[in-house]
Amino acid sequence: MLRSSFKTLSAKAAAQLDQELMSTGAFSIDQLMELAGLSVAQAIYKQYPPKKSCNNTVLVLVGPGNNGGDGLVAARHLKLWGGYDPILYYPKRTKNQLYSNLVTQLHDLDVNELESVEDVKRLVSVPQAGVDLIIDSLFGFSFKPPIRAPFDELIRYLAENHDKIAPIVSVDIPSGWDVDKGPTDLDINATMLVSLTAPKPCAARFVDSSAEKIHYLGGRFINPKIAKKYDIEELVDLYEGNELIVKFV
Ligand SMILES: NC(=O)C1=CN([C@@H]2O[C@H](COP(=O)(O)OP(=O)(O)OC[C@H]3O[C@@H](n4cnc5c(N)ncnc54)[C@H](O)[C@@H]3O)[C@@H](O)[C@H]2O)[C@@H](O)CC1
Ligand SMILES: [K+]
Repeated sequence: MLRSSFKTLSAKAAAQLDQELMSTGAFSIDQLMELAGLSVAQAIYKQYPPKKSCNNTVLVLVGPGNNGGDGLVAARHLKLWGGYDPILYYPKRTKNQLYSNLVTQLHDLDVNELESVEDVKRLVSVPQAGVDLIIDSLFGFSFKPPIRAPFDELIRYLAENHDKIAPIVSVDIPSGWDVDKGPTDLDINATMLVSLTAPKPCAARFVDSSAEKIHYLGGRFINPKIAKKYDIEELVDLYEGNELIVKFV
């Protein structure tokens, strides 16, 4: 599949598909999130395998919705597989059993949390010893710009310091971008994007912005009927064998 020619799902279609999976499709959100987060962790392992020369500290920026949940799941798998040392920044907790369960699972694995955006700034700015990779699981297909507090300061910091900090892997959408239109004036400059189910229109802007951008597809849970209905059969067909991810090259 050519890296810049792929089917996309608009923000509206992605939300509709998500609802359909969880209503007539009879999936639970826990199931979908587990598969989505697992594919994010697999894409990270494939692209950034743990190195012997560093701690492989992965800062996981967790947003208030399901995109944040994907990041929590990915953090658990990376920690369980060994080699990575995830640390969370989760400033706006969703009061819901699903999220508190995901956090408990991470605490049981001794995954620590940062308390404030100042802590984030301090950690990411330490050369070598700080953070080796950042997972941006702040916002996904339900984000509508402009960005509001408390995330505005964080996104602005990432945008203004992208050349000094570790590579950013964005889950589904580069946070701060308009899902359908692409970059806004606050661009965190992600290096890698893991699109879930199908790339959103902004993914085309992402890969077109530089030949260096890395793009994966994950979230392998779409049955042929739904794929046909949403005209994404060619994406579903890209997965090989038992793979949960595909890299666009
Ligand atoms: N079908 C799929 O592909 C699946 C997608 N999942 C994930 O779910 C995501 C979508 O999750 P949600 O619909 O919960 O939404 P998001 O996680 O995209 O974000 C919604 C949250 O962001 C807040 N928000 C929106 N605009 C904001 C702004 N301008 N400033 C500050 N806060 C803002 C909202 O108040 C809400 O709390 C996807 O992108 C994907 O990562 C998976 O978890 C499950 C299956
Ligand atoms: K994101």
